[in-house]
Amino acid sequence: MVLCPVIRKLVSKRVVLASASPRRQEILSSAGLRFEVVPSRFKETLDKASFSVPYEYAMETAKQKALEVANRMNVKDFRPPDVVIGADTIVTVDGLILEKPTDKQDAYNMLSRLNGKVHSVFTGVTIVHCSSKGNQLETEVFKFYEETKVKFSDLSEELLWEYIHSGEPMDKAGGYGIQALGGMLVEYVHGDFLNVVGFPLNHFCKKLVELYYPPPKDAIHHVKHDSIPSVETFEVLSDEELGSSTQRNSNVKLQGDNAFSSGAPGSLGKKEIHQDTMGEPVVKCSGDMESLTKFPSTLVELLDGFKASKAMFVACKLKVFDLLKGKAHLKAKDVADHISASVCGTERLLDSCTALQLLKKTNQGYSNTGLAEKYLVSDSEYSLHGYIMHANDHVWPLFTHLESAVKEGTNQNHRAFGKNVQDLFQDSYYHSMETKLRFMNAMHSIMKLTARDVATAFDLSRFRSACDLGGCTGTLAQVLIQEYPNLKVTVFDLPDVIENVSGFQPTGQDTSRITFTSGDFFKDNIPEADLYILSRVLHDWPDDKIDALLSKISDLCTPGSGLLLNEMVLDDKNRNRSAWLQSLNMLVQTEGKERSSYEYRCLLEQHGFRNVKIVQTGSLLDTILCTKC
Ligand SMILES: Cc1cn([C@H]2C[C@H](O)[C@@H](COP(=O)(O)OP(=O)(O)OP(=O)(O)O)O2)c(=O)[nH]c1=O
Repeated sequence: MVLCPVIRKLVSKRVVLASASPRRQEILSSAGLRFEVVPSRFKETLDKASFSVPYEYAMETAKQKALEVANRMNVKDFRPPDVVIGADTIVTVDGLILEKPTDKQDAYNMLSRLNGKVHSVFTGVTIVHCSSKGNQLETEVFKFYEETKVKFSDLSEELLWEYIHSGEPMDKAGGYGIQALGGMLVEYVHGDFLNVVGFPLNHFCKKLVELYYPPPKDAIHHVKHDSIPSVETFEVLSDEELGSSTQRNSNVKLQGDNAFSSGAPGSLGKKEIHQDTMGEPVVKCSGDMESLTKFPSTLVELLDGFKASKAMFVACKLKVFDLLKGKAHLKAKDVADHISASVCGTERLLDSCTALQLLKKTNQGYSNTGLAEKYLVSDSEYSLHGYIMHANDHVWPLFTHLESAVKEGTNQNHRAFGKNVQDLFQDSYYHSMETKLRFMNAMHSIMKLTARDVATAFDLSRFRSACDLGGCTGTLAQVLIQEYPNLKVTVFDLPDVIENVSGFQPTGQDTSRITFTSGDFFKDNIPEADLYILSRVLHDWPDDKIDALLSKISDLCTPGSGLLLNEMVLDDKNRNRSAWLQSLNMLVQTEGKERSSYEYRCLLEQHGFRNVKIVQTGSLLDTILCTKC
């Protein structure tokens, strides 16, 4: 349910929250917003003295957080998200800006300053609209802030220290969390409570209304200035998609006359009428989002999803992007000749790829977009060609049996490929040279894309030796030795893999700190190391095999040794679409599954690992680091 209907304006957009704050994620998802979380890497080190007022500092920090994410995503995906939201919360008292405490003493200093006094909490918020022209990021930035006053009771030293020892202050501005234990310190709050918790939802909704529904002046007389206007009203009045201005004007009249009667023509969904706290009538909508959406674009996108995937797969398989590599422009007929296909079929494929923004079409013919040039040309550095071929030849046939997989709860290799899979790798991926190389190419290309994020999600510099179990072509190892000059990495994988890795090694990079060792991690001895790495391994296997593998690794570890897991982590709110679809993927092709952060934490703790930390990288692999205790 979405109480503020303007939120649904964002339904068809790719929205990213550039924040690691669990509070912000919760506030926005409770409001019905669907978004991805990509924590910002912007270091909060702006010179506070250069801002004349504290909220300017919070707004600027929020802006920099959002822009960093927009830029990073534009570089990575060659296309930015539609909207990036950044926020920064600060506490001000006695002319000082307080952010998150660095340690317990710092928390004590902050809380002592707040003790018995009124202070202000400011949250600066930035909404960045992104687009790209020729891969250059273009942004439109909207900023605002909200202030809430909070009064602390007179608190004893003992109570302050007890609170500090609870651990709660450490990730919170001013060293307290009003929403939890810290609520006990507070005598009163003036203003928006959620602003203190990290996100001023009410002001945010008003801002969205301002941005997406600028009301014609003559139509807003019944809307209070400080309320979130009923956007159902504005939508009828001003939404371009609804048609001509004449129609809109007639609706203005109609809305003005009928604003408070239910079921007005042009309304969508069920309306109910109630009075807001100031006695103003407000029209609210009930019903789910899709029933309210004028055009079910989300559903249409899903209906078309498989056609779009297959169009890209086929264009890759026929090497269309290779043919157009390096600014080549070709007419449909020339492409058809090269790929030995019909002209009419080729033309339709090329036009569809143009609509999907994989190709550009001009009078000179078709050419690759930057996205295709970077990721779809088969020999480009970050090519996803291998992964796409795996998706086309292996995953696609399995997904045609999804219904059976759901009914039976088992993988569908027997239906898709006519054979039972006892050993996933030998029977499925490595049964011929062709399938083996296809699978290695797929793993290589996906690792190329994610290795840097995975290698830098945590500081791994304390480790001297790492063993990447199932490390395939050594792509992660190559990035790890670049990032950590004192690290040596052993890549451990099946003999079938190790004997074919040479074709995947980089030229001109010193790889002397990487060793390839062949073996089966279930049956053979595993090399000793300070840090063990498992990337996309655990999700392949049933629980008993995972237990056997983790026990084996745990026995080899000494206290302080690390285990780095790289997997897609399922989130409670089902927002991470790729991870949930990957979960279906594991159902149709393996005996394994994807897991939530809670499930990983339990699994690792059962095997003697502690201090489990999880980073959602925003790319196709999340990463989990834990330590053997
Ligand atoms: C005062 C107060 C702050 N906070 C939190 C809100 C913010 O998460 C945090 C302030 O730090 P921020 O730097 O604003 O945010 P963050 O580091 O948590 O996340 P990111 O930078 O990735 O966006 O303090 C509370 O949860 N409760 C409170 O009562």
